[in-house]
Amino acid sequence: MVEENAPPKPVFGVSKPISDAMPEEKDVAMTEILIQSLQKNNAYESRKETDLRFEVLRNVNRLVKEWVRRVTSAKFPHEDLLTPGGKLFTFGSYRLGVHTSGADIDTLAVAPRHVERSDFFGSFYEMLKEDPNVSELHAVEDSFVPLIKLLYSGIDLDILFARLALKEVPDNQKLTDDMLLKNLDSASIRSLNGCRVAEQLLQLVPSIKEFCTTLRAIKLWAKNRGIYSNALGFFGGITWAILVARTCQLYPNAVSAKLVQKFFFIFSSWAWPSPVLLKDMERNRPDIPALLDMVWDPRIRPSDRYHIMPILTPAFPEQNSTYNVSRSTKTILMNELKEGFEICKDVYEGRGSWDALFEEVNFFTRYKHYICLLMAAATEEDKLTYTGFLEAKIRHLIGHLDRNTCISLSHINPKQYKPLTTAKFDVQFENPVCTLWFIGLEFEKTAKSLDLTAEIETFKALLEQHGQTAKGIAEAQVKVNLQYVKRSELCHFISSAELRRGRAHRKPPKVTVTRTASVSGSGTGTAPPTPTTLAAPPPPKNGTESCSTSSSSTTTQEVTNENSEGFQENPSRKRKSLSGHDEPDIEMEEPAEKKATPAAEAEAEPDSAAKTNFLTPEMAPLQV
Ligand SMILES: Nc1ncnc2c1ncn2[C@@H]1O[C@H](COP(=O)(O)OP(=O)(O)OP(=O)(O)O)[C@@H](O)[C@H]1O
Ligand SMILES: [Mg+2]
Ligand SMILES: [Mg+2]
Repeated sequence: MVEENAPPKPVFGVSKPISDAMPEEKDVAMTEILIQSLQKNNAYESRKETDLRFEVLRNVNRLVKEWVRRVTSAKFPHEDLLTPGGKLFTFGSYRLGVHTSGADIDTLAVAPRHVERSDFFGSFYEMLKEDPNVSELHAVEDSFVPLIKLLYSGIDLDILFARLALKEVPDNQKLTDDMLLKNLDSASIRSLNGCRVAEQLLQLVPSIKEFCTTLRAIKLWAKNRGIYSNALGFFGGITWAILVARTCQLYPNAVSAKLVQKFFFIFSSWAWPSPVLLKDMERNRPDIPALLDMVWDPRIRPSDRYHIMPILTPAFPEQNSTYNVSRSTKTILMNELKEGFEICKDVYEGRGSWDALFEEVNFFTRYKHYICLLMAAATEEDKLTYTGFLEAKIRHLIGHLDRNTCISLSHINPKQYKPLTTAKFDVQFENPVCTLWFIGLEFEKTAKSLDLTAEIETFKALLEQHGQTAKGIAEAQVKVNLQYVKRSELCHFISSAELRRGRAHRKPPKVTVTRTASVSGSGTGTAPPTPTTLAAPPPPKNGTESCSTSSSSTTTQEVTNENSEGFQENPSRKRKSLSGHDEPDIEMEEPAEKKATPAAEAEAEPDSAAKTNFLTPEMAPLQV
């Protein structure tokens, strides 16, 4: 009798798992405690909010169908197109089941071929405008992925649009087939991408339940560390999701507590710029050659070689989700990942709790020097129109600051603040609607004084230039104002409650990222900085120092480096890192699997060139 063979276990990802060990009792118990900590930290929404979201989606789906029906009968009054359909899909954190209270719902309105994008921004927009449940409605027509943003019954909603090359879009329409992309306009392809990526992600993880809990934990941690924003050069929701999915693939049987720990282990030692992939990239697509141009490929597209932490979306055409990452944001991300790993080690060894991982870190304890960016809009509507535009440009300012050789780090805080007063800014409107951002600055030890006028003026010129061509931006009455502020003067700008939130930052061992060879001079127009020998004072316990009563910031952006940055550095003992480069000595876990199994080799260089056979020496991106 032939013995029936058990079906082979599916392999998730581009390499074998590092460990397929089943969870131990301790891991299960730690996961329970992790979930309790997530609940305590409001990582889950209430039942009431879940029901409201459901209702909102039902209503908007109905609106989409009604709109498609109206457009159809207007365009074909005599034809018997009875079922043009139309459907609302969800994607992003809502689709993955990891959204928190207050998060947006990302949706995609899919219509048949006779419904144009101009109808979406025309008649559909008008329908929304007339709906009494809709507020804060605004179209973002000119962005890379055009969309309509609104609140529906108070729920934040993004609606994208895709026009399929089909006569009808029935209720059971799927978006997974690559051939659907053929003959579509590029905005529709980009808009479909979010849904296709979400579907793929859920297919590519061994356990959706463990993936979701782990991702919730990582997102909460990232938000409270101020490193959650794609637009500002950190990672957005999709990037964190891909990284967590990769961890799940490498430990397919692990439960969430273990996965959180492994997440930090893997990505704090990743051999960047090797790309993170969830599946093999499709190399030969003769059927849709035009789309191959959209696939991330540093061999073909020189600009892809500048991506310093490539993390690729898993649906064709695969794209890098982190093209905004800069030298500064990479340093900040890596420092946080390393600190996260240390905290997880403490939690697992009984020296700390999960709450320590999720604790908010007070941004204003990180630096002594700041640039304060004020956006003053004449009306709420101008503010809504301009905020996204401005936020997408801030990374250019960070880029200019990064290129200044006197600045070792420029750190944009993703959080937006309401200013206490606008007296210190040249605002020009009566009752302006104001938003503040802060950029923390760390200077090179050798820097003595520097003038940031050039960087600030270049940034303002860029806003001016790009604002002229972006729809709705030129008409918006908005004033942008930047100035240098010392930590001791922050109290003049934001409330003391904001200044005291969270715990004080603990300075990590220094990680340096080498500058690219192509970076040009700083353009600051000052003499080369001379060394300073001032000793660093200890960090404040919590919040910031007491507020200085001296006259506040200058308008010339003249900065003096009293002592580079307020904190004592740890002695940086060097050792060889897993990626073969010299890196500061942080204690790395020696995984049990590493000693015993051949799969452990994979851990030494996760997703490395050898394994994925993707980055050969000839095509390796420029080392940065
Ligand atoms: N840089 C990007 N590259 C590729 N896709 C992106 C990028 N930014 C956003 N997206 C797509 O848009 C979706 C929604 O983005 P969004 O910023 O709302 O994040 P999210 O994953 O929904 O998390 P959040 O809970 O913060 O809303 C992402 O899940 C992704 O599919
Ligand atoms: Mg979202
Ligand atoms: Mg969104």
